[in-house]
Amino acid sequence: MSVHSSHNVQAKDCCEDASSRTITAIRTLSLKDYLCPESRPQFLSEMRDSLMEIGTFYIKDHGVPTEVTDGAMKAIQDYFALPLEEKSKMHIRNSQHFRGYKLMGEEMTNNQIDHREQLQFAPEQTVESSFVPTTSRHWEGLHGPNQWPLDILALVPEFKSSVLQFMDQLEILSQHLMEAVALSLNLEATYFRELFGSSPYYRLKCAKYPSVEKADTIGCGAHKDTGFLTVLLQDMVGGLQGQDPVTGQWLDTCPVPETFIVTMGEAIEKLTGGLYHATVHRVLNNTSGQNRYSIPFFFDPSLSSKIPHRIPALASLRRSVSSTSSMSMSMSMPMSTSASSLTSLSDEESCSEDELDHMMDALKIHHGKDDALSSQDVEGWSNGDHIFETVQRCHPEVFSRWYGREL
Ligand SMILES: O=C(O)CCC(=O)C(=O)O
Ligand SMILES: [Fe+2]
Repeated sequence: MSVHSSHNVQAKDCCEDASSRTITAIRTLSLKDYLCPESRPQFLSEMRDSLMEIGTFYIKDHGVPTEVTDGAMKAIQDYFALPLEEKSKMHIRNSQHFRGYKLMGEEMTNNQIDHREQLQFAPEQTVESSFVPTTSRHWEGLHGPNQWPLDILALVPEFKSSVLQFMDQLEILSQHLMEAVALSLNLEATYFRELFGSSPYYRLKCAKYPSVEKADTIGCGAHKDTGFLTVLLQDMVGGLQGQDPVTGQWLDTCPVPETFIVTMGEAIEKLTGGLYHATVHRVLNNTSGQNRYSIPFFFDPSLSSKIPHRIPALASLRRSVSSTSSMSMSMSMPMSTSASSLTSLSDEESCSEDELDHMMDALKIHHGKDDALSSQDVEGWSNGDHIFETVQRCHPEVFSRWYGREL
């Protein structure tokens, strides 16, 4: 038994005024609106509102071809329908790179056993790296091939190509979304691309939630995802819920055809000083009489990246806007040199003064007046270590087999 890598949550943590708002539904945004210069400001404004309110939205017109999403769903349904003996040929414990299958009951979230089977993939690297467990950094062991047992490929011929195509497409979509997240924060479009490096690290988790007779289990316990961005495909069964961080109310993230659900993880929450929420979410037990399938894609920087504790430009923005407004000057953009990168955004991309004020007010709620960056903030943390820590917590059996001292 192991613990789901995402962080468990005991209770909502909030310090905003709950009386002044209600979120009734999770918004739907269109990637087409982002890609069109005329509608981009409206898209960015709605994205910002969604991420400041709850941290989740649906994305439609996302550009991932229907045959690719259908193909991935069908491939994983066919895989999960195989006899246990076949599925176990790609058990996660076979893989030094933490890829493969986990049986029902092998994972828990928030102190409860999750009622699901799952199958994990990550970027395909056909050649084994020269990783040596005793001398290399642990995270270097995350690079490598996925498992593709020939017996399974014989039974599900489209399995490998469907999964690889889906991951390629979701990487493209995620790059667009991270670019939009940067612009919504009044940062350069390339901010995250530079931070992420040339080979972002992602994980694809395919999950099957079998239907249960009695509603006395949970599909997946309440948690926040630990990384940057999650893009999730779900079938039409339902059961996923996100929590309003202010009121604690659970909102159904109902299935909407031809959309993905986009959720921020804890890394974005930390980087933005709490301005954008990492959504607490859970999956209710499935009593629909049919299996539920979902495929979350966790998109993170390359393992060798160093991530600042907070986005330095956001702190500068806050300082410079505070000082301009306190001096009652009417300038459309801050003038400090540390925020100079902000001034090169085009009109469609930069925030209005109202929007900046709104962001600053929210930042003050989370962090008070102390916005000075420590040297640790700037130096940053190792993304590889962070990801390794979460996958190790999630799959201790893989760690002790491949990374223990006694090899
Ligand atoms: O299956 C779902 O809909 C959500 C799964 C999830 O949140 C996770 O695995 O982190
Ligand atoms: Fe999650």
